[in-house]
Amino acid sequence: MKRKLNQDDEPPATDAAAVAEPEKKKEKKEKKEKKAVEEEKELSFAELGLDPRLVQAVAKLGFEKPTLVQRKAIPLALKGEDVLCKAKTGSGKTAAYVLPVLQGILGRKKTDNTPTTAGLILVPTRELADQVHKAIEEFSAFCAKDVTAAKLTENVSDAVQRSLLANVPDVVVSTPARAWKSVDSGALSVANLQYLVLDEADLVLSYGYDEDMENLARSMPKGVQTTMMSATLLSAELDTLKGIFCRNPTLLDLKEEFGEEDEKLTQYYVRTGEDDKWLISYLIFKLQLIKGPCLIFVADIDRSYRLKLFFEQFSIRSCILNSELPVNTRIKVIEEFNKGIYDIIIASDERSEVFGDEKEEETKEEGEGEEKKGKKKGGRKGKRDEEYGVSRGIDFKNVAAVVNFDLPTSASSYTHRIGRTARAGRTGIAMSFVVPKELFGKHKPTSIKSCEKDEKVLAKIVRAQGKMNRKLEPYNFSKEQMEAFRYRMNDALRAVTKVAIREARTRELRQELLRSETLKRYFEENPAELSHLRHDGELGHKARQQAHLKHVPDYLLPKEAKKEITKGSVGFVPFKKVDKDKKHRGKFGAKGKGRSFKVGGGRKGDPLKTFKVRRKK
Ligand SMILES: Nc1ncnc2c1ncn2[C@@H]1O[C@H](COP(=O)(O)OP(=O)(O)OP(=O)(O)O)[C@@H](O)[C@H]1O
Repeated sequence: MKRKLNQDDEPPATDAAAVAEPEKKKEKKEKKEKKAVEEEKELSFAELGLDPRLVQAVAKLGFEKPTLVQRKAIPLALKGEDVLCKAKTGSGKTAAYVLPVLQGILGRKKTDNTPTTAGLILVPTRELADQVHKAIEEFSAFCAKDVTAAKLTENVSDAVQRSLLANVPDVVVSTPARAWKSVDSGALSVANLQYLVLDEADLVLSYGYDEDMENLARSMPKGVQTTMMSATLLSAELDTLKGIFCRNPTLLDLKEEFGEEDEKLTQYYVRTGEDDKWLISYLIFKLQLIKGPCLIFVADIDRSYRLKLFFEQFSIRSCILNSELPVNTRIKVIEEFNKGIYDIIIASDERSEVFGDEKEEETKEEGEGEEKKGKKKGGRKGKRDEEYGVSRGIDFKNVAAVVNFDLPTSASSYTHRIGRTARAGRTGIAMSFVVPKELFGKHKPTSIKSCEKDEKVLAKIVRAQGKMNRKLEPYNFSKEQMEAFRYRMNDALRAVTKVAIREARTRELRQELLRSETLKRYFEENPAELSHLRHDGELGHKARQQAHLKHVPDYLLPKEAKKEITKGSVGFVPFKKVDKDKKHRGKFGAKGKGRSFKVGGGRKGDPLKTFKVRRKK
């Protein structure tokens, strides 16, 4: 009995040891895992197993180390696995899928030089096709004779496209519709395809390309290695895509790693009346409270012209991007913005316009599981470009801020819009105007239907961002200080009439026609038409120009802002603290240069603060 008792007494010691042992093991395992993660973070492009020529090319582009998605996706793709990857916007997905495709082609060419199209990259928009094609050229700069690429989305005739394909490019970049058209006509052969990539995979489906995709899938040989990328893949879309293309894909959901670089993106929302949006925008851009390249999103094309003309009243320069403009113009606008020629792009993100309500998408985001109905081509509005998209995939360089002048109608659209800033580890801000329910419809001239549910959409956005460890903070402008500028805003708004907007819209299109290479010959043969087009609308109704609005009189400037402007550090928005020396320099040392897109800085000189910015606790 005693012995038994002793035995009973002893167990605590044994228990403690038994508990300590797995604890230790767990600790050891965690340490090991942490070490592996740290080591993985230090991997170089060469260590991922890439061809030296590709490593040389990324080095030339200034990529020092692979990003998370590149570290994870490239080795899997090189092993020949299908990959389904969800990673945040601006995280470097393009290189993650292009480099393995190029590597595969280089590998094959060592033993087999038969001309064949081995890689097909499908993207939802022409702008994106252009960008991906450029990326391929850059990544293959040191093996250009071994890799040829063609894009099929240019505004060129079928004949030109046929001749492009007759050269049997190694890689083809295309929208699904164009790709299928070329396969169907026999111009493109996918019989020997080895690599298929779907970029912005969910959008590829929701743009109504599913039929084209199914057709393409049927024409391809079995066993094509498939990579799918997006920042917002939803489960139903994943299932559809898996069903169409993948054998047994490895799912890389890199969302848990969100937050690693997220403090670099600061998100604000401003509750504002419909007319105050215009007032605040005028203040922000005239006083250059946000400095650096900026993207402003509005709900529709008319509104983008309205805002542009409104800004012109104050001599604030901006340019327009929308689906109505010819694709070459759109590409030019993006290029010029990236070169620093424009600082403000006003984009109308017309996905909802083109396809109707985004409600289905919203429902799915809420996890209610409603199947998305296929949006067939017949359902699209004809006039505009179906292969257009601003908020998706386009790599606008160094965007300091994204302003949602009109809130998008879905949380996923918000994610993609704000993904145009704070890319590749840079800083950026997103500022969104939200019209509270009680203020909706209160200022008829500036009211717009899409903002009726702003508050509901905001709640969804907050939830969706929360899942990515991100948060939006409220930002309030001082009413009192804004009032001094109100009459100027009203003056400007009055000058921008509906007729002036229509005139601006047609003027822009007319200019494009005049510049059109395709019509050059026609105009040479019909000079009278050219003259008509040139002078048509010359006496039209341009927005009335009001000289007194071009400058902000001294007496209107708040003391601090006045100081900022005279200092030559105009309107810097130092939302974050940095040391004093860096205060007026761009992150990349752009002292004195116009494009200091650093948006971090000390609070002290914050001109927004001088407008008595109040952040709710
Ligand atoms: N390893 C790297 N080091 C430095 N910069 C990089 C690296 N990889 C990509 N970049 C740069 O980061 C930017 C964003 O890359 P990319 O366009 O591929 O992002 P993305 O994930 O496809 O974004 P989106 O979801 O918006 O399409 C580009 O300017 C690219 O040149």
